[in-house]
Amino acid sequence: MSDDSRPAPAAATAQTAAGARTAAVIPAAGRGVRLGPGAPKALRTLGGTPMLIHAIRAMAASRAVSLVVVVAPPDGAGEVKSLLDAHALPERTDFLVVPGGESRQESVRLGLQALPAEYDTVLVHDAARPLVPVDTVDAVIEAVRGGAPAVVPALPLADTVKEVAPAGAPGEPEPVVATPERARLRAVQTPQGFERGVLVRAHETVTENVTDDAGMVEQLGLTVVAVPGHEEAFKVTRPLDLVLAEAVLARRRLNDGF
Ligand SMILES: Nc1ccn([C@@H]2O[C@H](COP(=O)(O)OP(=O)(O)OP(=O)(O)O)[C@@H](O)[C@H]2O)c(=O)n1
Ligand SMILES: C[C@](O)(CO)[C@H](O)COP(=O)(O)O
Repeated sequence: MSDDSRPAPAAATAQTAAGARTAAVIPAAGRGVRLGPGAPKALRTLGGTPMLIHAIRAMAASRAVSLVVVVAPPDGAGEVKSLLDAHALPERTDFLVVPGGESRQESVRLGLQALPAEYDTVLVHDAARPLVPVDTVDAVIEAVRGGAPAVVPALPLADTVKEVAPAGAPGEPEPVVATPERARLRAVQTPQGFERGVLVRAHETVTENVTDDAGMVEQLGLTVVAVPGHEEAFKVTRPLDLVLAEAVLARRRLNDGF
């Protein structure tokens, strides 16, 4: 049975509060340099299906998400639209495709600009995190609906982290300058969830490059809260991540009887 003849993912538990509408913006315009040569990362396949389609299905699996905005590679919006047409996606979800920019930050901003006015809660989710479970998506949405302006899914770290100073010369060892207390550190994932107005303000205000959207909200002086992330929400960044993602997907298919 081909992947695309399977039904859309099971319905999620988050209930849509009266009048509240949630959209997910998926930045998918990156090249995937760290993954190695090939097609743009979001278009590379996992279990025979483009990573982007997995990520879209993961967002649309939440019953609270009624719109997904895909931010395509700058010259690839047509290809992404064709991809969406060619794959089974939930009918209750609307989709928009817009061209992205030079950085993740710019791509997210372009996605936000395309959002219709009625959406008051926004998720931002990397196309490169194709396997995030729906319970994680719903936990983020519920925390935003519960009053948090910005929410990140996050996990404790397994490794001890060191802060280093630059090496004296290329190839020389880097001096370690600090060991932050590991119990207080978290590895942050996506989807990150926001009150729409807060995220828009962050993108209008912060000009330097920041690696995640919640970091921009922190710069506004607003509180960001963390909810439990999930180990299967890892980001496909390097070749080994792709091996792990294929293994997770194969195990899911075995468990689901496909
Ligand atoms: N100009 C960019 C750069 C990144 N992204 C998206 O941001 C997410 C997280 O970025 P990352 O994993 O770093 O992807 P790449 O930038 O593609 O990876 P690399 O740095 O290895 O090239 C990905 O879904 C990626 O497509 C984007 O929309 N626009
Ligand atoms: C947003 C993010 O996935 C949170 O961990 C991460 O910061 C993206 O970083 P990247 O270097 O652009 O992959």
